[in-house]
Amino acid sequence: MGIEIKIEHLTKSFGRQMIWDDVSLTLPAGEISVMLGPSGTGKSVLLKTLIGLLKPDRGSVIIEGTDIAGCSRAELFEIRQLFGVLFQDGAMFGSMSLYDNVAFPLREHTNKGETEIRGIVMEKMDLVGLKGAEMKLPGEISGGMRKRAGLARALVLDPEILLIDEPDSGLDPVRTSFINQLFVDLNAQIDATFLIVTHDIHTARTIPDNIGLLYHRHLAMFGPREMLLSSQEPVVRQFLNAQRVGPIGMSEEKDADELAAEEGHELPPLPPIPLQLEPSNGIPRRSQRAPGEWCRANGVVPPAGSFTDSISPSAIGV
Ligand SMILES: Nc1ncnc2c1ncn2[C@@H]1O[C@H](COP(=O)(O)OP(=O)(O)OP(=O)(O)O)[C@@H](O)[C@H]1O
Repeated sequence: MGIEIKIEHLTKSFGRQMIWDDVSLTLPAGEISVMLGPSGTGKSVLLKTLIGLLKPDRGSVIIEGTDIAGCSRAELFEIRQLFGVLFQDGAMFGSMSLYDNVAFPLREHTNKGETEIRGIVMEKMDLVGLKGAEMKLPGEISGGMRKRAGLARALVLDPEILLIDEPDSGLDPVRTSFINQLFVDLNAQIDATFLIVTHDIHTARTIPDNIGLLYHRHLAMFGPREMLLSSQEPVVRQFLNAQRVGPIGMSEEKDADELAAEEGHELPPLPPIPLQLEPSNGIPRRSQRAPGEWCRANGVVPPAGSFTDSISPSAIGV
């Protein structure tokens, strides 16, 4: 049931530009984790490092006992078979039909015959709601459909780990809700370990088991959803509640004058923690915990009104 990814002391820079330093976290097997952070904090760089497309300066990424950061090319090739990746734009080949795009990894990485490939492609296209659109070209469909086609392609090799980069970029709120429900349903069905990079606060508050926040060249916090949604840590609190008051400014960090101007400003109370999105068939996720379980176990009083009902995005000001 999914595979754990253990990230230890990971550091990455490009020339003299430090992206992040000493990042350590464990993505629990079979759970959904979301990574947040202001633009340019290196979320996509992290995804690329996890799959071995970028090499860190220091640190390790341990998957099933192998360190991605230091393994041989042959080992990396093996480990990559465990991954499915959904890039921001779906990364479709423009001149190929959706069918051929989705079939591509099977034709490249397996010896399966066309009959078997057809069965798998049709099953995955059905799973993402694209049955009937097989012969369309990527340019003929909407952004949401392209993302779903990218997801079908990411699924054909039955990944144990799914890395998803900004699935909601360019999608309207309704399409975003549909794709989020699809992730939760898929997670329940295939038990893979999911890491989703997003800017969408509503997604981050309702989908994951765990949330991480990259800020100012380090990992500010990573842990269970309830831990971050009840956190009073200024950066976490500001980002997860989409507030202007706090250390994060327009150009990442506020300067001393901006912070001084905020002194004495009372912070609004933390909004209620919403219920987690459940699989649409009503069967709980394998990693599902009772609402409020983390808060109770850790003696944290959740914000008033938490876990009563699904909270609408407007209730948290997004
Ligand atoms: N191959 C590369 N060579 C040099 N610099 C790079 C490379 N890839 C990324 N960067 C730099 O790393 C920084 C982080 O980029 P990244 O795309 O990971 O940010 P992000 O947090 O995903 O941003 P956004 O939320 O806007 O998508 C940026 O300053 C970017 O220019």
